[in-house]
Amino acid sequence: MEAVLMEASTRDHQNGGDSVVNYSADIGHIKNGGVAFNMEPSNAPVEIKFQNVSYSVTEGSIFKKRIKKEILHEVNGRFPAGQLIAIMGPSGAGKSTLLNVLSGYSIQGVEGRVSINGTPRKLKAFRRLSCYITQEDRLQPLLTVQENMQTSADLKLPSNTTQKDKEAIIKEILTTLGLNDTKNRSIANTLTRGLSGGQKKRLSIALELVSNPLVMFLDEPTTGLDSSSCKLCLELLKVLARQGRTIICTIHQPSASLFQMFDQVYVLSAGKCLYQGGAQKMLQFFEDVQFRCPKFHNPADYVIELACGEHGQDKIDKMIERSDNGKNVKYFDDAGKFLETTSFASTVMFEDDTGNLQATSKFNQLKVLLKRGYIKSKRDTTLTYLRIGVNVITALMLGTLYLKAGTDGSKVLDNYNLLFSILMHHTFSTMMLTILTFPTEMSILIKEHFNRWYSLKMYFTSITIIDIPISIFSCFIFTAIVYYMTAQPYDNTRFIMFFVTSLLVVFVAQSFGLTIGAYFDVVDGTFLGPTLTVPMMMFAGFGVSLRDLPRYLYWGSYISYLRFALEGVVGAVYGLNRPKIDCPDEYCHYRDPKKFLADVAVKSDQFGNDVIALVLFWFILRTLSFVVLKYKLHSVR
Ligand SMILES: Nc1ncnc2c1ncn2[C@@H]1O[C@H](COP(=O)(O)OP(=O)(O)OP(=O)(O)O)[C@@H](O)[C@H]1O
Repeated sequence: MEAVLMEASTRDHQNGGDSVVNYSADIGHIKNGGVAFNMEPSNAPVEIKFQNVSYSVTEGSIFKKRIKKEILHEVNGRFPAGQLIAIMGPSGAGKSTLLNVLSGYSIQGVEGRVSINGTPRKLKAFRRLSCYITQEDRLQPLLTVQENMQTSADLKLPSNTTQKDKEAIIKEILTTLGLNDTKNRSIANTLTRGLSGGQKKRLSIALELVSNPLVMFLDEPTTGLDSSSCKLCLELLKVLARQGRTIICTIHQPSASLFQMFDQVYVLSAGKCLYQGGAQKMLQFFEDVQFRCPKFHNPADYVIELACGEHGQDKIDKMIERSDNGKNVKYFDDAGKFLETTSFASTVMFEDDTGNLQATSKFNQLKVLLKRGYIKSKRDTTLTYLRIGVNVITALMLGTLYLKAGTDGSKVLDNYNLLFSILMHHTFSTMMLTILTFPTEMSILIKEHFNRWYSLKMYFTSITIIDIPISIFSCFIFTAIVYYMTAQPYDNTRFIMFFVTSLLVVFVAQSFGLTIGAYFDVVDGTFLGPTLTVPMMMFAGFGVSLRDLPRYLYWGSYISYLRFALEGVVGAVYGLNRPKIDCPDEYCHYRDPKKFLADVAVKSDQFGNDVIALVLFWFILRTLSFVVLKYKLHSVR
């Protein structure tokens, strides 16, 4: 890495230390031993220009009047290629908002014009050339650095790239980013050391570098890093910029040494541009507006003080006026030059707005996601091992509590309670696990999906398929233990009916949890999941039998999947013309299963319908969770 950094600084020096870069030398190529990780060589650097860009959101709710709030107010700017650009400003100034608008992450509520090398930005084409690195590192924690990189290469490089080339590209990037020594380390390993904050940040960049983007957007890349990691991170970004990329990052308040590393800064205050131009030219700007930046004072600190209004609103207004809300290009290091250099490039690659966003076929996306899902399942202590453990322990506890209750005519009601407890176990354990774990996965999904790793359909198909074997295994173990410990009728048909019903409950509950987890955060989901399950328990016929349910509430039994599940398991145990049960006492009220079935209003010949109803619930909830997920991905933008 040092060699690369030195190479960059030498080049910088050759350029007189200013920001004019010889693009053609490097664009699209980081070479090592003849291996280039650019699959589609390009000599078209990207200049982003934006004019009169406003961004507004609508605030309020159904109970409150909805009002439009404007966050960016007709800002203008120009981000030339080959430069490391900082969007600065106090908290709440609109830095992330501007980054989101320019990257195409925010699409609703945006007004104004964004152009790429002089032509209006075509979003699909632009997204193919750019990437977005979020502030928090959304990495797959159970995978090693190498596995994360392999997944990225398998998804982001064209399918005809050989494994040998992929390995060379990965090695090249990891070496450049100083991550080669950590390649076999898990991101968050509790036993050995995971990755440090700086390493995670570099890995986030490495994952996106695989497709060699021409534009990189980074939201607060230095947040949470110590000063030397911050410096290393910015040095790396500068190298990438020098190779011809346009690197735009938001930064809160850089130290003087970090501030000097930026080629260009864009200062925002309350959604308006105070200054745009070279980092080195900011002092000249202060002189021009007759502000006195105290001697030995970091200009970055001073400009933030001004932007916060510490020196008065009149100074803010004066700066906005001077910068013409971003239109003034006087303070660019290469004010005249860059306008010519960026009118050069072929615009073809920026115009192709057709076709898929992803680099590989749907089949390949599914294959890679299944492989990644398999590795994760093998290592996941919560979703795999805890889940199996809980099923075994709960089954043993229920088995002990209701030992041999199935063949005891005096314990038919106890046995009925057991059947209901089994359904509750399947419902809550599966649903809650999904509600609690999916929001973490959701944040990774948002990032990877926006960066075009895969389509939502393929992601959804993969998580559906991956969960099936583990659901079958844990449900089978649970059913086998409980069924035989509690001495339910030893009959293959009944056992299969019992198992199939239980498994369908697992699938339905999981889809229900996914629908909630896809929309709500952990807190709301944890509250809503059980709360919405209670009415379904009520309408299942437990506690109040279906026969005694008031007529005006009977509709509820049709929307409760637990009603069909209870009918299924009760039918499996007491249906199929089961003969009278042995009675250890003088009198057993429910010795005759038919009498019991009549009293709980369960029809024993409905198994086929119960299965169809449960499959329908599964299908509907699964479809609903997909729709919610799609909506959520759209609504966050
Ligand atoms: N979806 C939204 N709904 C309502 N207000 C929003 C929304 N998004 C942003 N804002 C508001 O817009 C302003 C700018 O937000 P933004 O996140 O861009 O600021 P920032 O400069 O990046 O701040 P920070 O440095 O603290 O991250 C803030 O006041 C924020 O509350």
